[in-house]
Parts: sequence; structure tokens; C-alpha cells
Amino acid sequence: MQEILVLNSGSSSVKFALYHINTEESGPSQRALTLTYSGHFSGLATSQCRVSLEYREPGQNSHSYRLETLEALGLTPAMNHEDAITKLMAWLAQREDKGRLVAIGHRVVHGGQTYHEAVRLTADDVAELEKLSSLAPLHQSHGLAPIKLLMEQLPNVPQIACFDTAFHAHQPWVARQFALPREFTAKGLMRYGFHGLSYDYIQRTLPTVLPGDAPHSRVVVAHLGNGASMCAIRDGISVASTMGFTALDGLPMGTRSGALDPGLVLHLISHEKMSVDDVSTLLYKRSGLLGVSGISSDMRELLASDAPEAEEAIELYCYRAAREIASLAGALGGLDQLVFTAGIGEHAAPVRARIVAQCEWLGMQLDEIANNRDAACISLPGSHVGVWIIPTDEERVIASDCLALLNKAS
Ligand SMILES: Nc1ncnc2c1ncn2[C@@H]1O[C@H](COP(=O)(O)OP(=O)(O)O)[C@@H](O)[C@H]1O
Ligand SMILES: CC(=O)OP(=O)(O)O
Ligand SMILES: [Mg+2]
Repeated sequence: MQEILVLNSGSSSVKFALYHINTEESGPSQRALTLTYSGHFSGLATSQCRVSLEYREPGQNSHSYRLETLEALGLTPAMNHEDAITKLMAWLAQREDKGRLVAIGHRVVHGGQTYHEAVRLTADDVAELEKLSSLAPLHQSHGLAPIKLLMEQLPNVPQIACFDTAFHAHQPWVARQFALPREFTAKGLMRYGFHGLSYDYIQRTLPTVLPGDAPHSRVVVAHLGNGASMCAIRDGISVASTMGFTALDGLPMGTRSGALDPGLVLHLISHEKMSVDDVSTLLYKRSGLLGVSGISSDMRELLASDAPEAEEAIELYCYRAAREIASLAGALGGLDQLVFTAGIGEHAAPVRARIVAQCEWLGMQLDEIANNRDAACISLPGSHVGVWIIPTDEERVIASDCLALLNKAS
């Protein structure tokens, strides 16, 4: 049995998924992949480190679930990303149902100007991608560290990178440019957009959940997780996104500010005498829901809180989201479907309700009952714009891109 392992490394977490390749169905189709194990390490490098693991019996639909204790996996509470990968690889290697690992697919957040599709990495590629670390300080180095480690430990297993930026690479030039002098644009100072693996998954899945006659040529997808962005998709292609040069632009996020007046950054440096590192920490780690509420970056905690500051943070979050939907509808010249995805998008009914209420003028009508039970379709039958919840699956897209690459190489 051949296997593909997928690693999705975030700022404080590593998600993983292991797929069996069904060799009877050759070709890059998703049907050729069967998910067997998935799970995640969260709270890495903190005392809150936890591991969860799910196992799917081959041929069965239901998941049996168990939460491994740290002790059972031999983990120490303050373990970091590297420890997590080492433990995961050791655990995978000792399984009785172990197959032959034919590729490891990695989420790499920034592909810069060069990397527009999944690629089998060489050491030179990794060095090139490392140069982009300052453009994704919460993500890039965590995505590249396991690649370097596994290139050393498993030199014969292809390490394949799949990029968050790739889905946006074919946006119209006008959507990618900043209004800067041309020599800066020529250096690559332009909008890239992120969460592309998630958008790719939604774009592939939406036609399978829509009723046959529903129009879906103009779609906005709201990926609202710890990081949050939105994407305007026309006929399956990204045409605009709220994230730009870095994953700091656009919507307010758990700890990131989202879009700011650039003059404010100049003011922080010149008047508040903040260093580049101070400003970076402020905008990436101390702002967003955490900064405005002063309570938490976690939407669940804010929704459960009675504090007026929590309410203010949620109000700002929803207001900004509704404004961005209208802006993206402008880029599309109208809107057929809106899709919510990722942690907040999939689970936070009050947040969705507030965002949709502010978009009523665009022709959206929320089905409150469906919304409260996280149903797939959450708009009323007469709504001009359909509103949907589709759980994202970045790991599935990575595995399927790896398989396509392996098939091409063989
Ligand atoms: N049931 C829920 N209700 C409200 N918010 C939720 C719920 N479940 C998860 N979330 C929120 O989703 C966010 C995390 O999203 P997720 O997509 O898991 O993040 P990541 O970007 O780390 O993959 C957190 O703000 C969390 O509070
Ligand atoms: C690009 C980005 O913000 O990713 P995440 O949501 O995983 O933090
Ligand atoms: Mg995520």
C-alpha cells in the first residue's frame, strides 16, 4: 500500500493527514485517495500543547476517535514544531498497518513570484523560499522547517510544496498592483493573496453541493479561521483577495490587525519610536480580536463573554467582513454565491448572521434556523445570493496535488 503524508504547519500548530493511494484507480482524481489518519498538534511551544488523532477504518465511513495523551506519545508539554514532526514520524513508522510513503506534501504559505504550482523541492528551492520568511513571519519558517528535517531524515521520499499563493497567481494584473512607482512593482512588491489551498478546495466542492441550476460564476469565499481572508472567484479563478503582499492585509484576524492606513505605521515608527520588530509584533501578534477585546483571540471565548470590549471586537470583525464582501462583489460585477469556511466561518452562527445581515442590500436573506444548525445552505429559497457553509480541507488539496505530480513524473 502506498501512502502520502500531508503536513500543514501553522504558527502554533501542525495538522497532519495520511492518505492511502488506491492504485486501482490511477490518475489525479481525488477518488484515488483514502484518508486513513488525521490529527493535529496544537499549542506548540506553550504549556497548552495537545495532540489529537483520528483514525478511519479502511472502507468505512465513520471515524473512530481517540485523543492520545501526551505521555502515550512520549511528548513533553513545551514541545516545539520540530519535536512534533519527529514524534509524528516515529509514531507513523511503528504502525502495524504501515504502507510505503511515496511523498510528503507540505503547505507553504508564500511562493513569491516564482512558485505557481506544486513542486518537488530541492535544497535550492528551500533556500529560495526561506528568503520570503519576512513576508510571512508567522508561517513560512514553520512550513519550511519540517521540509528541511525530512529531506535529511528521508532523502528518498519526495518533499512536495503546495502554496497558499498559487491559487491567486492568475488574478488580473489590476488586482495585483499597488499604486507604487513601477520599479517597486518590478521587485515583486505586489498583492499575492493567501489561503489559496482552502479556496481551491471550496472552488472544487461548491458545484457538487449547489442545486444543478444555481448560478456560480461569481462567488465570494470567506475563509474565517485564526487567519482570515476572502477571495472573489469568477468561473473557478481567483480575481481578487483581501490579503495582499503579506498575510496581514484585509480582515482583522485573531491577533492580526488586517488593513490599516499605511500612514499609521509611519506614525508608530516616527512618533511612538517603535522598532520594526515592535511594529511587527504589534500588528501580527497583539492586534485583531485579541487587541480590540483585550480578552482573547479566540472567537468562542469572545462570543461567550459579557464584556463590552468582546462585543466591540465582534462588531468590528463583522463590519469589516461585510464591507469586504461588498468590495469583492464590486470586483466580480455582482454576486451569485457566498461561502463561509474555516473555524469561525464553519461554526460561529452569530458571526455569520451579523455579516449576512449587513449584506442584505446585496440580495442576501439568511435562513436563521439553517444558520443556527450550521447547515450547508443557510440562505432562504428566495435569496438572490445563495449563502453556504462548506468545511474546508486544505490537506485534501495538498494530497491530490501531490498525487497529480507523482502521476506526471511516472
Ligand atoms: N464552535 C465555534 N464557535 C465559534 N468559533 C469557533 C468555533 N470553533 C472554532 N471557532 C473559531 O475558529 C477559529 C480557529 O479557526 P481554524 O480554522 O481552526 O484556525 P487555523 O487558522 O488555526 O486553522 C478560532 O477563532 C475559534 O474560536
Ligand atoms: C495565511 C494564513 O493566514 O494562514 P492561517 O490562517 O493558517 O494563519
Ligand atoms: Mg488555517
